[in-house]
Amino acid sequence: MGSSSGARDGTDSLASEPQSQLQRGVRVVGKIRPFVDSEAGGSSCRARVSVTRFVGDHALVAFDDQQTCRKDSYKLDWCYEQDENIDQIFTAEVKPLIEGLFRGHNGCVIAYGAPGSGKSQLIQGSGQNPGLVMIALGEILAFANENRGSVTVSCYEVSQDHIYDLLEPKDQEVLILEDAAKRIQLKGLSQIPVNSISDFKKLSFHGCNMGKSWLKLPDDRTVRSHRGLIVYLSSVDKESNSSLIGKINFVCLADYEDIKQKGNPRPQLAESTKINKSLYTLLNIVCALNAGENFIPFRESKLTRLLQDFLCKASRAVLITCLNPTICQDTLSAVNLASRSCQVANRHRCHSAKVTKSGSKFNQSCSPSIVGIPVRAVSQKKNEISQCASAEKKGYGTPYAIRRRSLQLGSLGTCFSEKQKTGFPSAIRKKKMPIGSSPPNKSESRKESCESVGPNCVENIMPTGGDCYTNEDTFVQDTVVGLGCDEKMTADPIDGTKDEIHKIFVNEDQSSPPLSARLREISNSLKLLSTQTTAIGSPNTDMTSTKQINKEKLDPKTPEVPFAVRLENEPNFDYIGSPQDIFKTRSTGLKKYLAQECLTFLNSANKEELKGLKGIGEKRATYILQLREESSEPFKNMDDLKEIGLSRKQINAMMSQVLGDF
Ligand SMILES: Nc1ncnc2c1ncn2[C@@H]1O[C@H](COP(=O)(O)OP(=O)(O)OP(=O)(O)O)[C@@H](O)[C@H]1O
Repeated sequence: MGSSSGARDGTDSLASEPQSQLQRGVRVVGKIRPFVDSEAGGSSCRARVSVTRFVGDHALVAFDDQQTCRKDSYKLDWCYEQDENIDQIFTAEVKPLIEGLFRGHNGCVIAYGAPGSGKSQLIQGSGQNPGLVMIALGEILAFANENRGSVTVSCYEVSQDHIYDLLEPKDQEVLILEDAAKRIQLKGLSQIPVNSISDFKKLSFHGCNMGKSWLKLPDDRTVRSHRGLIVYLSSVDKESNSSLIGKINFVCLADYEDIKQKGNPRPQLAESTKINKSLYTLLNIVCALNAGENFIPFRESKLTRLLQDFLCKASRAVLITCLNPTICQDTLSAVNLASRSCQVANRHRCHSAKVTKSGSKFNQSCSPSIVGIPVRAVSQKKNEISQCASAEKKGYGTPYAIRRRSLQLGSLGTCFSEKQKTGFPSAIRKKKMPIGSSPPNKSESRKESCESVGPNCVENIMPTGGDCYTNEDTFVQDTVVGLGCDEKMTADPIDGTKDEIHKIFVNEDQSSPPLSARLREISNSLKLLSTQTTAIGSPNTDMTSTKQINKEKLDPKTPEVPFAVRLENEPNFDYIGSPQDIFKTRSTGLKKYLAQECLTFLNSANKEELKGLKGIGEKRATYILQLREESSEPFKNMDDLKEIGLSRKQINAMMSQVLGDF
């Protein structure tokens, strides 16, 4: 196996968009771990990982499984390759945070990834290879010495949603309190003064391997946990002579394990579920921060509450997704989740929103569509989940809704798979795009992305019906290059119809409005569609003739007017027939779409929203949330709803409730 770097940056790899340019949000980058001895035969491995980088914009991490011919690409804000060392990551990602610390700002460095992906190595390092903490601490101590500052450190563990002090362990867990200024105070977490690196090395970390590694658990400990080290810097601002206090948190998250893939025995399954729940919550918050949302649900887990001060607006943070160089489901799932929360995805989303507001009608339809994540069928694990549910009831914690809406619905597609080409609305099917021509300016960066990616990106990127989202870039490119966009659509007599169809099939509001709002929009589109459909083929269409044809449509004796409707690359709408035929066909598509929307809603709504639906009460809503803790998308088709005891009649009632009257 070879980890090939298809870098297109043509420059030093660290020429990524620097942290200093990012005023808020969390930067999400990747780091591919080098091969270890046990992977010595790596070059013959069936899976290949490659990175394609676009300076100042983003990176695409592609996993190419030669055995299954599966290709998946994930977009991140940046990605560091196997041969790039921790010093380089420090310089590009962490140093700007440290500089903020010197000015009294907070910072956060989070390592996240699958088992064995290199998280500990990155944060803590080993032997001759210091990790990010050591390098950062060296700089902070040097600054403190020069500026009459002082440095203290705390070390904590978040296990099963409880926080423990690792430096001065106590019986009681650490409490999270909020002071009058709304700052988080960690009551019970000790702060130990550190004057030098050797002071730090002498610290004893409780419950950690050999008393030295504060990240590695002793072999006899099976419960996984998140661990973090906070470095506090108190200094005096030379100009104002005021005291400054900044802190930086280095967090090593527990391994992300794709529990669907594992035949875990129940205790481990429950533990993994809890860990994943807190990881989802954190990534959801990253996503919300990057999307610029006003409400950030920090309170949803202890981990995110603890990190609130480090992730809030005044702070700067980077999430480093550690990646195994060999393909494994855990790594794919981890990078998939990270990719959905990254800034580049949300930045494009904002761009899309701007286009929607200021651009042509057709541009409104250029937003990406969202497809669900493949998950185990509900039925497969129903019993297991029920058991977990009863365990929860017995006092192991009350299940609560994880707001994964942003992750599942809100972010723009960042993953592409060649394998899965079916089951996706044809309206967003891609066309081959011209390669090579460079965009004139940054504002066309989306166009640039596609053109630069070349065959790997353009031809291989296909929207999926499974675990991947489609990509805004390619779709915009498609429409711009392929259609000539605005002018063509304006001149096209069916432009309104096409526009509406795009609206219907394309999830244009990435912030995922409530289902009722979406359905209202669709029903409006339907009304419009029926009107416009009858107008097609009528060369001198005006209001009178439209009304006339509407009347004729209802009259069975009216002779059919043959006409062709061709919507580019949309087989569903590419036929010749009567308005009735067209309407019928479209209605079928809409029904499917409505069903999909309904499933999406059930896969993402919170408890109160769920209870707002007919047929879903407290118990069923709780059960749905439990299913969602097990799997990110438990409902893949309408039959899955039967698994939660809903009859066809109830499902229909539920859908008509949200659809309302026409
Ligand atoms: N940058 C690196 N250079 C050399 N070896 C590395 C690097 N990163 C990781 N490794 C090696 O990869 C292996 C796994 O790394 P590490 O233990 O840091 O992963 P992890 O994600 O913390 O694992 P886990 O949390 O599952 O214990 C180790 O043998 C480590 O030495």
